[in-house]
Amino acid sequence: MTSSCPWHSNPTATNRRAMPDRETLIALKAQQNAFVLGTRKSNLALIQTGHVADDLRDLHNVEDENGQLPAYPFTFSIESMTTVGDRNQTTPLHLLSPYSSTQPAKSLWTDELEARLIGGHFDMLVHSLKDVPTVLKDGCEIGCMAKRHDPRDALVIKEGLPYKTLEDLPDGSVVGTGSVRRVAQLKRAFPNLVFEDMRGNLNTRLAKLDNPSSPFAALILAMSGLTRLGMAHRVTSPLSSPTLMHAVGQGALGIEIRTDDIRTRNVLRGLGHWQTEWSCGAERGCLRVLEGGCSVPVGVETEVVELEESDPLLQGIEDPFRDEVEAALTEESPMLWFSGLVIPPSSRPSTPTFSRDSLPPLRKRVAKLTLKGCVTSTDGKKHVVYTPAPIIVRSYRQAEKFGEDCARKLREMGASEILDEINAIRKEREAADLAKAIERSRAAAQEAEKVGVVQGGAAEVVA
Ligand SMILES: NCc1[nH]cc(CCC(=O)O)c1CC(=O)O
Repeated sequence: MTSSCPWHSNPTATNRRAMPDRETLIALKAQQNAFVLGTRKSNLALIQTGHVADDLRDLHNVEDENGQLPAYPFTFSIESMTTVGDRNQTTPLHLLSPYSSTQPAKSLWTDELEARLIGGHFDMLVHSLKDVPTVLKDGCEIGCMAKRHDPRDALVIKEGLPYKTLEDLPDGSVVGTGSVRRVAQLKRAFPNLVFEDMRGNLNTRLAKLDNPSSPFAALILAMSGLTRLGMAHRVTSPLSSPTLMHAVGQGALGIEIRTDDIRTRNVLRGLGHWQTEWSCGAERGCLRVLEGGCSVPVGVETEVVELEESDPLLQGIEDPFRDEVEAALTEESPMLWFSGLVIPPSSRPSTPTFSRDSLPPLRKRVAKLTLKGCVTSTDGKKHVVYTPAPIIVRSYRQAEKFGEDCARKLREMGASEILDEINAIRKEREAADLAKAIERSRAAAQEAEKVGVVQGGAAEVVA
């Protein structure tokens, strides 16, 4: 990995002197216009982070009127690290992220990265938004979300099989996917098919699928991941409601920063895509109210369409937040609160800084927001869908609030019952798994003792 910081690229330097403390590290990088982007060590994560770094370079290192690049260009280097989720590719995800009512769910992919973000080693983290918990660690926030790709799931058929859709698959066909949400919704729509867990990175999964001796006839994967890895040609059919609603945040990237890091906040201005931010804000608001500490089978579909304040269409759409007065934006406001309001800078957006006297230029936006959400029981038997009428929103916060309201409505409609059941089953299963693990380690210890005895005996004979 290349890096502009000497102690990142020179391993012996780390041995000779102590790691600089957080403040020194941050100050040194600031002096050098250097930013370190952190991400997971998977193909997909590295490709995504590469795109973000390229976009940031394009945005900031622009030529002046004389065709000259800035004398001190910004550097955006990438460093990847293996996370708990990556290290363990075999354990089903629900066992890797045990039930907890206090810890945010699904932080498998982000915990270790966040620790190094807070510590000043990374300046921003590039995540698949889908993998980012809806509650972030104190001191961290999503600085922006990059433009979303196709958020849908997709069907991939085993090489050589003639099928195109789930409807085509013969009864009893085995379909691989690692996600509770996909299994729950698909079991409901296709009780004749068998859904089995499959983990591993995308390439491994495709190889397992295509292996003639594997039982799998098909896989369900995210369209965006396949596209980013150049595998879009493997998609035989995209899936959407009513068959399968996609995961919250699927297809979008979330860039996480330190809340107090004005330098990185500024450098991200102009990178976010406000329609993506408002859509995903609504989806994440909905999930946050539904999950309460564990990952749950929630599907969504969202659309944000910008309208003019004078658009006659506006009259026919519900406008629940019309009279709401929002708290003023300050330099401490979360970055996403500026989403859609901030006019994207035309060039060198990093030069002006946020200060109490000079907030970035703001513009009012009006958009039609459509959100549809569902919660499905693990066996697919109970399924609650809420499809409210579209509403008018004028900020990220309003979109988020609408998502939260939809979640409350879903809970009233029966989602709470489904979620309580899932939590109860999860706790039971974890207790059983724990008991099994204890039994296994006891058996292994006994086995080791036996081997030890035999070896000891043999050694005596030799002696
Ligand atoms: N948890 C796995 C994961 N996290 C992000 C993606 C890619 C899809 C995306 O960008 O949202 C995938 C793979 C998949 O679900 O098929």
